[in-house]
Amino acid sequence: MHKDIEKILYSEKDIENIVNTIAKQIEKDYNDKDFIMVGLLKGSVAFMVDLMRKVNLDFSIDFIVASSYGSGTVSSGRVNIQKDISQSVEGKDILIVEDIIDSGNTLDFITKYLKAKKAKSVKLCTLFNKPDRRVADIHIDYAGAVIPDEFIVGYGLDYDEKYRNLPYVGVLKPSVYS
Ligand SMILES: O=P(O)(O)OC[C@H]1O[C@H](OP(=O)(O)OP(=O)(O)O)[C@H](O)[C@@H]1O
Ligand code: HPA
Repeated sequence: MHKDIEKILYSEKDIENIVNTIAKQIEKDYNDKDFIMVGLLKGSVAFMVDLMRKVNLDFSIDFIVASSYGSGTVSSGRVNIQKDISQSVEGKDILIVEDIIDSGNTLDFITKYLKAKKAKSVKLCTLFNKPDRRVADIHIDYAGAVIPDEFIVGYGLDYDEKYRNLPYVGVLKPSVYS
């Protein structure tokens, strides 16, 4: 275990099981659809790579790079798109893939943004859901695990751009923040 991690919440195996369950649901719902799976980077990098390989359908992938956290653990409420999707979404079914929904500000902004670009449908898939901190009123279509009000890192999730490469998800020791 990494020296800065206090406890592991989800092991590699736990995450694999969640990804498999979500992939099956997506296969069922998108069976007859020509859709784009859009990963919100950077946090969704690990989840997107694992999920897309488990969904046995024909679809294209794309990415949006967005951020709202800077170096802290509280949403700034301002979402910056640093890299936009590389294709037109007009008339397309979009499945957004996210690592975590916390305040909901990021997904609220991105969903409205894609709908304004005339996407046919926009659904949300997240590995982790932290409902205790929700500010924006958003509907989640596929959610992996509900987590308590703790700041988590690993499997793509960062604190100050670190720990994204950990294969598990855990919480940091309090000393890391001071
Ligand atoms: O529901 P919210 O409060 O908006 O939080 C969720 C967002 O915060 C994180 O991204 P961040 O802005 O840290 O950028 P990152 O993806 O590069 O880590 C995470 O990856 C989500 O995109
Ligand atoms: O708990 C979290 N961890 C990492 N990034 C995040 N962005 C929103 N919530 C979190």
